[in-house]
Amino acid sequence: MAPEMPANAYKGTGKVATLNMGYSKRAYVAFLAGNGDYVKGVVGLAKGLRKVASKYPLVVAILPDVPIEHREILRSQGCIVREIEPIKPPENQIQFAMAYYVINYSKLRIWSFEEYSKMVYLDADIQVYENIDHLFDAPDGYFYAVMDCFCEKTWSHSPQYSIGYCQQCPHEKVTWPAEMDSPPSLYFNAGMFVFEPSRVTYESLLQTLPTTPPTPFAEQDFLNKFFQHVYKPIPLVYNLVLAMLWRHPDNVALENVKVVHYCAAGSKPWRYTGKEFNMDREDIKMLVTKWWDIYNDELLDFKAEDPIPEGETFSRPSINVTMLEHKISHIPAPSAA
Ligand SMILES: O=c1ccn([C@@H]2O[C@H](COP(=O)(O)OP(=O)(O)O)[C@@H](O)[C@H]2O)c(=O)[nH]1
Ligand SMILES: OC[C@H]1O[C@H](O[C@@H]2[C@@H](O)[C@H](O)[C@@H](O)[C@H](O)[C@@H]2O)[C@H](O)[C@@H](O)[C@H]1O
Ligand SMILES: [Mn+2]
Repeated sequence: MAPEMPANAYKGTGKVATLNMGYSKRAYVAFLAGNGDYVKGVVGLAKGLRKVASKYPLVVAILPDVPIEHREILRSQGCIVREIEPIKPPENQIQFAMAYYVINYSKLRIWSFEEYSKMVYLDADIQVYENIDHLFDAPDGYFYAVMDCFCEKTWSHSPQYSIGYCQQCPHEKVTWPAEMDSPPSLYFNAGMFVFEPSRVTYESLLQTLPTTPPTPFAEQDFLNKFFQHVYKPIPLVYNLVLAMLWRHPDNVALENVKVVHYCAAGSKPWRYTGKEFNMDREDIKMLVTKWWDIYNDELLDFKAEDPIPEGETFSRPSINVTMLEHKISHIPAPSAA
């Protein structure tokens, strides 16, 4: 049975059924696993949200394998650090599009953060260049995310890739052939989404997972199936999947983009060499430089006078980003990617 949002998770009022504890807190939430360099992505994200004067804190859901040094660095940047238990996909022989995607099912734990009424999930390889706090005001009862693109080689396993169909241009390149039934439902990129934590939804996700055969895009495929009837596409300015720049340039007005997702191969700014395919493009070089400008800007570091994010009290260690360079250089290669 395809996984799907249970009907009772959203009551008639469009409100999500939660064990309401009288909170209506909002927060951004990121996910961090392993002892490698993705922590730089989360630090960059925390500083980027500060630069655009977001009024909500950044919660970071971390797996137990994130070292204490990284946890302290995140706390010193004003993040609310919350350890979660890993979630493993069902036993399977599947070849994930990227081997490390196996850890991404653990993202599902964020639905248990029910002291928050609304959250915006952001991958660690995302940067926010304009304030997007207004997304929290989107009507309850839906799952908001940006539509993905099927044109990269990572999609070569899919029927849409084999016929050259992409939802980003449903009537241009190739229209969906009648003999192949209906085209796939609209499919979102799970690097950024607006959602409502809820005990009912969380338990349904965890109950459905073991009976859902894993597929190449791991939790992203699972979430697309689960939320397919409450998914609402939002404009790509909220999650520019970099491949759009060369796959669907007509769909992209870079000057309007608010959120950039560095998911194309070779585009992670903290690992950028410029050697991979398309990584020598001027727009890619500009976006990587923009990411580093924020990451290296000490004026954007969390300071004592900054308001303490809701939800956690902690001592402010003196660690800052420059110490991260030192710390990372002594840490063995990442465990996950
Ligand atoms: O070693 C790793 C690999 C991945 N991630 C987390 O898993 C997310 C998804 O991985 P990635 O963004 O690399 O996937 P992509 O968007 O490139 O497909 C990352 O953004 C991180 O939040 C992590 O914490 N450590
Ligand atoms: O675990 C599956 C991942 O799937 C997604 O990334 C993919 C997807 O966007 C493809 O369409 C692209 O071709 C590819 O480059 C990119 O890596 C999410 O960004 C990530 O957060 C995570 O859910
Ligand atoms: Mn990503």
